Amino acid sequence: MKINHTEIEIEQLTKVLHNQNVIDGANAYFEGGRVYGIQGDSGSGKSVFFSMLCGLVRPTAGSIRINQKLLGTDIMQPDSIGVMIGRPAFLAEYTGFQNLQLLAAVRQEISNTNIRKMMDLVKLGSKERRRYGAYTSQMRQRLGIAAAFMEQPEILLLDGATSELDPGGVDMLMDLIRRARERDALILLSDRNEGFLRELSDEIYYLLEGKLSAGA
Ligand SMILES: Nc1ncnc2c1ncn2[C@@H]1O[C@H](COP(=O)(O)OP(=O)(O)OP(=O)(O)O)[C@@H](O)[C@H]1O
Repeated sequence: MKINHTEIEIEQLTKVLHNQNVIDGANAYFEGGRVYGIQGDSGSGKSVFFSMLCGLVRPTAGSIRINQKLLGTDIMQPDSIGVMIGRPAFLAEYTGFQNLQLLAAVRQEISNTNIRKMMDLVKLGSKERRRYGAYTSQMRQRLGIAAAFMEQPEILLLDGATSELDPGGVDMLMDLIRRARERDALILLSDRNEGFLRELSDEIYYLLEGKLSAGA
């Protein structure tokens, strides 16, 4: 699928929760074909920041423009996005494949063959008959990754995507991210695995006391 050059413009983005400026006047410009790493201590607001970018949480003030469209006004969520924030959640009684089929039915952009290819890429192809409820935590994480990447979205938000993965799984994820960057996807990462974050990121941003600043 050909995608246009994607851009996200953030101006004076602020989120107040319980009288605390979790995000405090953040400004940034992100574009397709690049990987951005967001670093910050636990509780610094990375998940809140990502949740605002995908339209799940409304900002208290400021704006997010995705391809010049104002999020929350012109569009309620980005048109083409793959997201991992927190633990994956799927239907326990369905197999991994059936869960992906359900998600794919929303946009009807990818075939069962492509879903199977994605299952193979994340090394779940041989477990096709196992229901999600019987998955290990690593398999759950791999299915979450498959769901985020399968439609080749323009934007990928991956918050803690390496958790539960073994080293082979981390390599697999790195490969998927690099391939997404090659097809001009815009990728935002936050991860406790600092090596992973530094190795992949073209630019690093830091979140400290609500302030977002560009790093080296
Ligand atoms: N729904 C909510 N209601 C109230 N406060 C919240 C809510 N979600 C997050 N917070 C608070 O916002 C702050 C930032 O939380 P957030 O989960 O974004 O941090 P994080 O950087 O993603 O942390 P971690 O690395 O541990 O995942 C924390 O003080 C948290 O308690």
